Amino acid sequence: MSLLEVEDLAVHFGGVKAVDGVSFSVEPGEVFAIIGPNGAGKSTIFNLISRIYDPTRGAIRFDGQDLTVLKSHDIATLGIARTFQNIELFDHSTVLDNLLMGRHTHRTTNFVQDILFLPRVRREERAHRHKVEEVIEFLELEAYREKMIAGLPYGVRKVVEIGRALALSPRLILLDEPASGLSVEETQDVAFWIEDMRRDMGLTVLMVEHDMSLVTGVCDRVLAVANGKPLAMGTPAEVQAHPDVQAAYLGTGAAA
Ligand SMILES: Nc1ncnc2c1ncn2[C@@H]1O[C@H](COP(=O)(O)OP(=O)(O)OP(=O)(O)O)[C@@H](O)[C@H]1O
Repeated sequence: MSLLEVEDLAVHFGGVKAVDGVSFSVEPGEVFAIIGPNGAGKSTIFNLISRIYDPTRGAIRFDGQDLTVLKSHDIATLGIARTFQNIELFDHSTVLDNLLMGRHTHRTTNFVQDILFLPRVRREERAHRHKVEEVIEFLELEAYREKMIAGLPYGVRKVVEIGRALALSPRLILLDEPASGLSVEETQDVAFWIEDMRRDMGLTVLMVEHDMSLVTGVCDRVLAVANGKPLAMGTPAEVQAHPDVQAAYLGTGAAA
């Protein structure tokens, strides 16, 4: 069974058909990308999956479960984590604290237990810190552990955002333009981490990305969209060579 199934998904904002009849499925362990020109509806698809928007029509299933009846915080509990195009971190907290906040859906203790710092709270706290330390090591963030987000270079903040999503121990990670604003070397690191997420963590990855070197390098399959509608789906090479995709990008050069 596919891990994520999206069927005839649509959302209309007044007269704007931001997403209009999009279907795709993502298999367990797959790295899948959605590409398309600016305004194509890519981030809106992410916002529909993470339940920020209600679809006008269509189905979204994760591991067979209907997501459209759930609230946005239930999505994280089910094992779906995401990053945002405009990094959303707590600027005046440290890297460590931001990653620990990523663990919030796994907290089982209540406020009173926390105040009393009962043995169960201490045990749980140790487990959360252990997971976060794993993420810090995985993303090579050791040097930044105690640094405030606000003072960090853009590239490092982007990595911390991936870390916060990984700290949730998800099964599916949604990466919204992980390479945007990064140097060639930083993009190369992101490619290695995506490979490792799949291989070492058994993660399934769905990403929106403009950088075709990253898409071609790490993705098994790609869906191209334009004006909210699906254009082509297949391997990165098949999709890039598709005449409708080339026409949609004409003038932008982005998929060439
Ligand atoms: N909340 C909203 N209300 C009204 N229109 C919206 C809303 N969200 C998105 N749209 C519109 O839907 C269309 C798709 O936007 P979306 O941000 O999904 O595109 P995108 O493919 O992610 O673009 P980019 O690559 O520039 O990030 C755009 O025309 C946008 O203006």
